[in-house]
Amino acid sequence: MRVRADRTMGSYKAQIPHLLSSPNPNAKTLKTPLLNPGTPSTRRSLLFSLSSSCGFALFHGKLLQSSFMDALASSFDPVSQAEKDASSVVSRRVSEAVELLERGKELQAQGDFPKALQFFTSVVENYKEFAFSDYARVGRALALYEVGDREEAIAEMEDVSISLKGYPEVHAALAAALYADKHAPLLAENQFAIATLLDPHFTDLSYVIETKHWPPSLELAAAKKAASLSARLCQKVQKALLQSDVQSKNDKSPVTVADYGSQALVSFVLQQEIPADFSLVAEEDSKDLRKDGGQETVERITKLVNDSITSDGSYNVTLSTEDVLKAIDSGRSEGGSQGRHWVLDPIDGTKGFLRGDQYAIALALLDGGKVVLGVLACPNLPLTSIGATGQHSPNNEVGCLFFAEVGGGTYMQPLDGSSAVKVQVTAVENPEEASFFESYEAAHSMHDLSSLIAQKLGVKAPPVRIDSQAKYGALSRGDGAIYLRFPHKGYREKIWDHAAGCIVVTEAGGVVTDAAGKPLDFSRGKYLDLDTGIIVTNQKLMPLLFSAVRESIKEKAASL
Ligand SMILES: Nc1ncnc2c1ncn2[C@@H]1O[C@H](COP(=O)(O)OS(=O)(=O)O)[C@@H](OP(=O)(O)O)[C@H]1O
Ligand SMILES: [Mg+2]
Repeated sequence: MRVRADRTMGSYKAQIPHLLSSPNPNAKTLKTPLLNPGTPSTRRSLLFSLSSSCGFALFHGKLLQSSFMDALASSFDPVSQAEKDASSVVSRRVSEAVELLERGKELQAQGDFPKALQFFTSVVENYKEFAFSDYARVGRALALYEVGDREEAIAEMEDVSISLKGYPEVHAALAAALYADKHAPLLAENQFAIATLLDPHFTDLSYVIETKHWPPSLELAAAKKAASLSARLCQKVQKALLQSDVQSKNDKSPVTVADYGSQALVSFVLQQEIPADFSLVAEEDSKDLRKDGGQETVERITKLVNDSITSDGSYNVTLSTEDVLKAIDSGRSEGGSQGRHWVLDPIDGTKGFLRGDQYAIALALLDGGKVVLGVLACPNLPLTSIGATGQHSPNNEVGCLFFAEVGGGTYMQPLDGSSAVKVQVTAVENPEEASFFESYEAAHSMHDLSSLIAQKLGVKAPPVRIDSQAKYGALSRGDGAIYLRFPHKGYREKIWDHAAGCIVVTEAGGVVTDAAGKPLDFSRGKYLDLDTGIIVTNQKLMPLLFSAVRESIKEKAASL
């Protein structure tokens, strides 16, 4: 198990890969007959394997036209009509099953494991006669693992590893599951040895991560679950927002029971799903809640969190008020350049939340100071483009979940759990056609400086002002081309206000830098420590934007 010793077996909890990416060319040839043993292998399977679109055939060394072949076939056809009909039924069923299998693979690659599970299960249950239904069992086993049905997943993997000999991914997945869930390192070692024997690529860690997307999927599934549940909690609170929900922090910014509830819930879900080496850097702590008079609020938060846990149904626990306070306080980590740390803004854009506008639950994972995964739940963001004005038609459905893993692209999924789609930043190259986002609150970003930059670039559209990292999400799917953020002097940017948004945009093909052109550095603890601002756009526009920013900053400084 040398390969994973430094990452998966140490600080990493071993995880299960998206195993159903293309079969490995170096792996041994797999069981090839299309029909499962036991299925009558008659001329029907032979007929099935012949391509009906084949236009030419070799006859006595010469190519014969298909029309001649057809005539020849119709006069000497030894195959009865009944056999032909049976063959076309098989052919149709194979296409159906392959389509379902492909869809399952796609959904699995997108991290939509519950849906992937449905597709794989349908192939396993309804197409047993085909040998390739065994491959659907592999997908099913992995999806089961990802949705948390781990006992059954491992039983299925063990079964498939015997019936589907020569498939290295199954052995590798089983190794990870045996290690992480059964705490059986020796058995895990054996399974991993089989995987590497079948496919030596498995000894190469970068191949395992980049080609087999192993191991990050488990973290992504956990992060999506945590953010989606918190989004639901926040939506509930926003609907019934009462003045008494609003408290005051030392900095006078409003904090709601939803902020605390969201932080407690994310912290709880992550610790349940990925307990090993848990570290969380998050915005809130329980200091104010523990003060005199805080008890009633803590009880309301605890009820909210317990209601969310119950409605999800995966965890059979009820948290006490002390559990909730502890969950909130587990976000006190300082982050840094070593190890892995979750980074959370439980409600980014609190002011937007209180106004009934945009806000986001922003969750990211740092590994060695770099963002490797990000999830942005934006409960009020329309599913379709918010366009140049920030407006959308009132009938538009809202609630978006953006997610990205390093090297894996960015996806957007409705918060109701329907299928995800891959998103890309806009390809606009002409700044005149670009629109730009900035903070809603003038106190958070210098609107006059953005306006000067836009003028220099020739941007025609007015600024789109929305709260929170919903700006990064909207930009990642091409709603606008530029995001400008210039806090007033003295403000220190926090990592939780940018980590998730940053990877969501960069994985969608965008660029995020400070106004000096340097990438954001998430390795220094809670603060980003930049004094210049943050600029975001696509690769093509960045050079133009960068010079407009430099010139505008100089001009503004000179005019003071
Ligand atoms: N003075 C100042 N300058 C710059 N930024 C500040 C400032 N004060 C707060 N914040 C942070 O801004 C977060 C809100 O994000 P946005 O600025 O994008 O949203 S908004 O349009 O201002 O609502 C907001 O996030 P939340 O506190 O989570 O709401 C803050 O982290
Ligand atoms: Mg914030």
